[in-house]
Amino acid sequence: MTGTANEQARKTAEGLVYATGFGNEHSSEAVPGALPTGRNSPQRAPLGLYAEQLSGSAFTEPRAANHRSWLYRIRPSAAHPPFVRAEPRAVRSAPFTECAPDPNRLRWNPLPDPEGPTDFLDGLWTLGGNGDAAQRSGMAVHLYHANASMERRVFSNADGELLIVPERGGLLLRTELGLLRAVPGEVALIPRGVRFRVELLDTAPDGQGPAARGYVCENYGQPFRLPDLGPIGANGLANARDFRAPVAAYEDVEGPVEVVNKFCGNLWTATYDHSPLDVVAWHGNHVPYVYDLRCFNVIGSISYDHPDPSIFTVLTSPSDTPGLAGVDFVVFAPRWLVGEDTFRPPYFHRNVMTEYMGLIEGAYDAKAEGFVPGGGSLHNMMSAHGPDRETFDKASAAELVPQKIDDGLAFMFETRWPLTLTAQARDAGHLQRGYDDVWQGLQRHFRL
Ligand SMILES: O=C(O)Cc1cc(O)ccc1O
Ligand SMILES: [Fe+2]
Repeated sequence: MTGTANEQARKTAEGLVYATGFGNEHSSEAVPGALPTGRNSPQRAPLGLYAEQLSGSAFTEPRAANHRSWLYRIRPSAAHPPFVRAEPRAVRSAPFTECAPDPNRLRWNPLPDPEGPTDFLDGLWTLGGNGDAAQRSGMAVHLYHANASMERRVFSNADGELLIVPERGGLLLRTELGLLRAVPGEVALIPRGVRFRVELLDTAPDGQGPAARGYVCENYGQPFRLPDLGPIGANGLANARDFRAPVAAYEDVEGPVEVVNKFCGNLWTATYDHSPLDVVAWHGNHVPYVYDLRCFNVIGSISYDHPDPSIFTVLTSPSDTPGLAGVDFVVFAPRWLVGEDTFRPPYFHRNVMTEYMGLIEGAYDAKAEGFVPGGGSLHNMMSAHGPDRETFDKASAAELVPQKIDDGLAFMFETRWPLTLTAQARDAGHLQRGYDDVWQGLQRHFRL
């Protein structure tokens, strides 16, 4: 394996340079003059590069929904050998047919540490999902645990975009469009079809090599976008300028590199004779992002009542029905609670939408115990849930002084369709038995 890389591509996570803004038309060149001017596909692209368009939407989708980037690369992506089927390990895709959809409230502890050297791809573990990858609808919830960087292999997902939510350990994402660093508290969004390699940044607390753990929302549907703000106005929630896109960075590497491609639910593999992360310049809006959840501008009630959590939507994947998301990514970020005569934690509820929740750090205000960082809960369509007994008792008696909630960072993947588990999630040793008990002992207080 031989090769070179430009300065940005040689970087580790320190000192990375980014372009800013969500949905922008960015352009970047790692070598001056690599990006053609005035046209996308000149007769001969500069520096002997190949021009290639990568689209994430149909050519004819409305401008606001149109996603594509032009890549100027050392070899065209078309120059590759055939793909053959690969062992999926713990990755599953929609349609999810192994289990009957389960109306029970379910909760899991974190994934156990991986056994043996495991990179991000080998450590992907699917909890469940809905829709159909081949129909480009629905979503899947995956978790990952890894103790090794991907080496000489890259991943590309034809089935949808990947929203990566690190909970433990930082990640360096080397993508076709450049480098992103994502640490716990930040999220990374890899668009459909963009090839990338995941390297681990942090060492496990016990010094046993690097370690990383987190969550992935795979969105088969329309690409995530910022939600409309309606009466909130022109600013607020996740501000577009806080999203960071990479700048061009390429590796000019000859030698075997495995490309793993998830296509209609199956993994396929091919060994290229060069690295496909060889894009020297690009322009477009089909780009990866990183976003720090602590930049989220939290808006809430300053009078009474607990607003619905849609007010915490970071990104939404719309469907054909206005307001009905294929999946929303929602964050419960530090905020003040000031509601008067109000039960302040999340209320008891049954929703038509399905809620998978995870915890990045600390605690969540609806659950006193048992919902732990790296773990997750599933409240499927119409399942009754809300504060646990301890939280209800405490919040019903609390003195309603202004209160800062800043001891945790939780999130939710909220989806329009019920979520069906994989067999491994249903049978997992880390599934908590007796989750229902958190709502036992809620006393009857009714009196005439
Ligand atoms: O179930 C949950 O904890 C998520 C949630 C939070 C909230 O503030 C209101 C409704 C809701 O589903
Ligand atoms: Fe809920």
